[in-house]
Amino acid sequence: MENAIEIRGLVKEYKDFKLDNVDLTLPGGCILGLIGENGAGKSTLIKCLLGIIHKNEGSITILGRDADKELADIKEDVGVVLDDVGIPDTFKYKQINSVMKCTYRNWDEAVFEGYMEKFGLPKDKKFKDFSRGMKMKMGIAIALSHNAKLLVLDEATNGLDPVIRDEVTDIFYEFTRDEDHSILISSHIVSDLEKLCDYISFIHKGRVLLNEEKDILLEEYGILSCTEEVLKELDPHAIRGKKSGKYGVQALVKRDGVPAGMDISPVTIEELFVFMIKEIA
Ligand SMILES: Nc1ncnc2c1ncn2[C@@H]1O[C@H](COP(=O)(O)OP(=O)(O)OP(=O)(O)O)[C@@H](O)[C@H]1O
Repeated sequence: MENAIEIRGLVKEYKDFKLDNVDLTLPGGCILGLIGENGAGKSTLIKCLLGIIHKNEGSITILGRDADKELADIKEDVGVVLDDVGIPDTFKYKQINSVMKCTYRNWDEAVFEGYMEKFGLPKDKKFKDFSRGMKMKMGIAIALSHNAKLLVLDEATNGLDPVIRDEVTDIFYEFTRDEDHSILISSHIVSDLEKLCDYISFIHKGRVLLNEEKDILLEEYGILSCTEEVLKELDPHAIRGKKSGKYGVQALVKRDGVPAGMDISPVTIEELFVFMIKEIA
C-alpha cells in the first residue's frame, strides 16, 4: 500500500516562525492525528501540503503524486475542511451544490443530500446564518461528497457538540475502512484523536517531535508515581517528563527503561503530549 502523504524536508519561513525540516508520513488506509500547541505550525503545514501557501523547501507527495506538479489533479481526490469553510455568506444548499458540481468531477449530489439530512442542516438558510457547528458540518459534508481518497481536516471537529463529534468520528472511521482511504486531521480535542487515529504526530515550535503508531506509544510509555528520591535513582533517559505535586512526583517514563515491578499506570495521548512539551519548553 502506497503512502497517502509523504512530506520530506519541508521548510516554511515567516518572520518569527519556521516550519523546520518537517518529515511526515501518512500510510495509506490510516488516520494520522496532528497534535500541537497554539502556534505550533499545524495549519501552516496543512496549507503547504494543499498548496495554499508556498513552501521554501522540501518535497510533498500526495496519493503517490508530486504535489508541485499535479496539484490540480490531486485536489479532485482530496476532501478538505479548514477552520474557515470558505462558502460565500449568501449561499444556500442549492447554490453550494451547483458550485461543487462544477468544481469536482466526481461530485455526488445524492451523497451530499444524505449528509445534509444526517447532519440536520437546513436547505433554506443562508450560510452566514449557520452556527459555527453547522458551518463545520457543512464543510465535512462537502469534503465527503466527491469521492475523495484523502481527507485533510484542520480543526474540523471544533465547535461540534459531543454527540455530533461522536457521529463524525464514526463516519471518519468508516471512511478509512478500505485501504485506499486515509485521513490527516489536526485537533485540540486530543481525546477524539486518541480514539480515531492509527498514527500520532506531535508538532512543537515548527518541528515534528514524534511520528509514531498510536498503539506503540500507548504501549511504550506509562506514568510512574513515586518520590523525588526514587526518581533520581532511575535512568534519566527513561524519563520523558515530570510533574511535582503534593504527594510526590508523576513522571512520564519509557517502560523498558524502568526496572520491572515498579507501579506504572497507562498514559493517554493527551498526557504524553503535555508531559513531553513541558519537559522541553
Ligand atoms: N501569514 C503569516 N505571516 C506571518 N506569520 C504567520 C503567518 N501565518 C502564520 N504565521 C505564524 O506561524 C506560526 C504557526 O501558526 P499556525 O497557524 O500554523 O499554528 P497552529 O499550530 O495551527 O496554531 P493553532 O492551534 O493556534 O491554530 C504562528 O507563530 C503564526 O503567527
